[in-house]
Amino acid sequence: MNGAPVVHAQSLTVRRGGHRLLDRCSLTLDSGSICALLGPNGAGKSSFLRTLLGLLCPDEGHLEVLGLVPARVPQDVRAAVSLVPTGGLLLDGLTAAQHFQVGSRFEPRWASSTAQRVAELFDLPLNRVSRHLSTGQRVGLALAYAFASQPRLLLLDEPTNGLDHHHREVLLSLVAAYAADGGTVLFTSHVLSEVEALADTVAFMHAGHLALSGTMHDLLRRYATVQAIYDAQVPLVTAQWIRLQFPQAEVEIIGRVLRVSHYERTDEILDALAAEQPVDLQVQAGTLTRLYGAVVEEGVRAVV
Ligand SMILES: Nc1ncnc2c1ncn2[C@@H]1O[C@H](COP(=O)(O)OP(=O)(O)OP(=O)(O)O)[C@@H](O)[C@H]1O
Repeated sequence: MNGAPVVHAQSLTVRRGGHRLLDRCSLTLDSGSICALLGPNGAGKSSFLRTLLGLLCPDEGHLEVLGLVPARVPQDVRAAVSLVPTGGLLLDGLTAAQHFQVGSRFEPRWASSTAQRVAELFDLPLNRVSRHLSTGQRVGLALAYAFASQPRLLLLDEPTNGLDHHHREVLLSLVAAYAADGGTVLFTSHVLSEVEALADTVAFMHAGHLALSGTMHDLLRRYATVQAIYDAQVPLVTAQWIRLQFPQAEVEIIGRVLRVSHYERTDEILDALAAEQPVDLQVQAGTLTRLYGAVVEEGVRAVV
C-alpha cells in the first residue's frame, strides 16, 4: 500500500438545476479500506459516487481519485474504478457470457477466471440475455463484471438490494477478500447490520453534506453511552440537570437506569453522574444505530 489516499475530496460542491446535490463534501479514503456511505433517501450518496467516477463535475472544491482528477481525465479514472449502480447496469441484449467477452476486450485488467468464479457464486445462467435475468441475477452479473475488471476502487450503490440472504453473504465475503488484497470499497447501504459487519469506515451524509466520517471503531468510541444505575428510581432532578447541561445528549430513563449518549463528551458526563453516587456507573460503546440516529435523523445534533 502506498501512502497516497485513493480518494481525496475537499469541499466538493455540485449544483444542478438550482439545487445542491453535494454541499462542501470532504472525504479521504485510504487503500484497503471499506467505507460505508450512509444517509437518508435523497441525501446525495449516489451523486457522490457518480462524482468520483467523473459522471458529475464539481462546481467547487477539489477531487483526486487515485491521483487523477476525474472531471479532467474521466476515461483514465474509469479504467481503474468500477461503479455498480443500484440494480446493476447491464447491456440488455447481451448474455452474461457476452458481457464477459466485452469485458475481456475493453477492460484493461480483466480477469476471466474471476468472472467465471463470481458468476458461479451467483448461480448465473451464462447464456440467457440479461433482460430475462431476475433482479438478483442482474445484480450478480454486474458484480461479476465489476470484480473481474479488478478495479483499484470499487463503488457499490446499495449492492445487496435484490439479493437473497445467501447471495448477500457471498457478496460480503467477496468485498472483504477484495479489500484484504488492497482494493478499496465505497458502498452505500440502508441496512445498518450489514454495514456493521463489513465497513471499517463510515461517512454520514445529510442534505448533500458529509456531516461526519471516520473509522467505525473511533466513531463508536466517541459516541459512547454512560449508564448509571440507582438504588431506587432515577432521581428526576439528576435527569433534568443532565438535560440542561448537555442539551444535545440522548437521555433515556428506564426505571432505575439512566442512559446518556453524546458525541465526544463521555468524560464530562461520567464526572457529572459520578458526583451523584449511583450504585453502578459504566461506559458502553455506542452502536451504529444510535450514532446514525444522532447524526442523520436528528439533523446532526450530536456533532455540530
Ligand atoms: N441530475 C440531477 N439534477 C437535479 N437533481 C438531481 C440530479 N440527480 C439527483 N438529483 C437530486 O439530488 C438529490 C440527491 O440524489 P441522490 O440520488 O444522490 O440521493 P441518494 O442519497 O443516493 O438517495 P437514495 O438513498 O434514495 O438512493 C435528490 O434530491 C435528487 O432528486
